[in-house]
Amino acid sequence: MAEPPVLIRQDEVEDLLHYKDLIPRLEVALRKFSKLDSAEVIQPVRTTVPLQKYNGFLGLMPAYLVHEDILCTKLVCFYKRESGSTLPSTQATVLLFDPEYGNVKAVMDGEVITAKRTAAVSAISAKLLMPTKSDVLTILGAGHQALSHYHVFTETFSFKEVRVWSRRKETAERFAQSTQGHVTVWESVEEAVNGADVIVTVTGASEPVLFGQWVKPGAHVAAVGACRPDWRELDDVLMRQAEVYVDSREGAVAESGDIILSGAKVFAELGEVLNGTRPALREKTTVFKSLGMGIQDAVSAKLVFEQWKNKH
Ligand SMILES: NC(=O)C1=CN([C@@H]2O[C@H](COP(=O)(O)OP(=O)(O)OC[C@H]3O[C@@H](n4cnc5c(N)ncnc54)[C@H](O)[C@@H]3O)[C@@H](O)[C@H]2O)C=CC1
Ligand SMILES: O=C([O-])C1=[NH+]CCC1
Repeated sequence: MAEPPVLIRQDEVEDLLHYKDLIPRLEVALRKFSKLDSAEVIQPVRTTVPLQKYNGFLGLMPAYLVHEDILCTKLVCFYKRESGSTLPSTQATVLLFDPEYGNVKAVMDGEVITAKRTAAVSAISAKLLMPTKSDVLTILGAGHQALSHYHVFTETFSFKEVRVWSRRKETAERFAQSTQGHVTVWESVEEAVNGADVIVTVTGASEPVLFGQWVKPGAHVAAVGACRPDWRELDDVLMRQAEVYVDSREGAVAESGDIILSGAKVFAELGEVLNGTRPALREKTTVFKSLGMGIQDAVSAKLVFEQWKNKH
């Protein structure tokens, strides 16, 4: 009989999962996913179950990486919350399986995995697509993803200025106080993004908050929120003037309101850029539309489990 699964708590995942280990593994997984022969990576577009009564969704995100023999699924609930709500907007659990026997080896917190792997993939997009000289980073939104993006972007790059905007100024102020480095708080999106080289959108918005007319030509936008076909963070002008990169084309055309409703064309997957089969148009205005992928959770879970076993 198989051993019962181990339970890995949120604080343990926080201690075990580091960007320096995670980023190279995510790059390998994205490369494999975007190879034309994708038998190595099996990842259906996530299944979403609407929770209409609660303005949310349950997402099921299975993935199997054949060569690494990683079988995993994340179960994630995400919600559209009213301003001032104290309820969480994302809750997640990750299950790591033994692919041969079929049992669950580990049940682990999925919130830290979601926060860190999403931010790490945005950092990969910025490494490939942001202007060579990037001094100003603006973060729109001040929640969990804002913080993980702040950490990985400031660890990985050397911005001279970091700005934050949130729909409630107090939240942006709290965010700025919680960070180690200096972050300036802005009251309007237009001012916050004026002259920014890199803009990260990590809001719960379902209508555009970032408009193309405000974005400096050549800037890079990592767009992380708006993960439903009828939700938006970016307006049509920005979507049509930018070269649009995605994590998964299949996911993007099924789930991204910014892409579907603007009619913007997807230029490339990040994995295609990493593989050298599509160019990184760094000199142009670029949008990386992130939706999140099961393979990103799978490589993160494997990493957490390996580190956990080393300690036990
Ligand atoms: N692409 C991906 O892989 C992932 C995307 N997400 C998405 O990222 C976004 C942020 O997630 P978290 O930081 O975990 O959420 P959070 O609830 O911790 O923070 C959300 C932030 O957005 C702001 N906000 C909420 N509604 C807004 C609106 N209508 N207009 C402007 N600002 C608004 C909030 O004030 C807060 O600052 C969500 O849309 C979530 O669904 C989350 C996980 C993974
Ligand atoms: O990939 C992910 O975990 C999510 N994408 C949108 C909400 C949660």
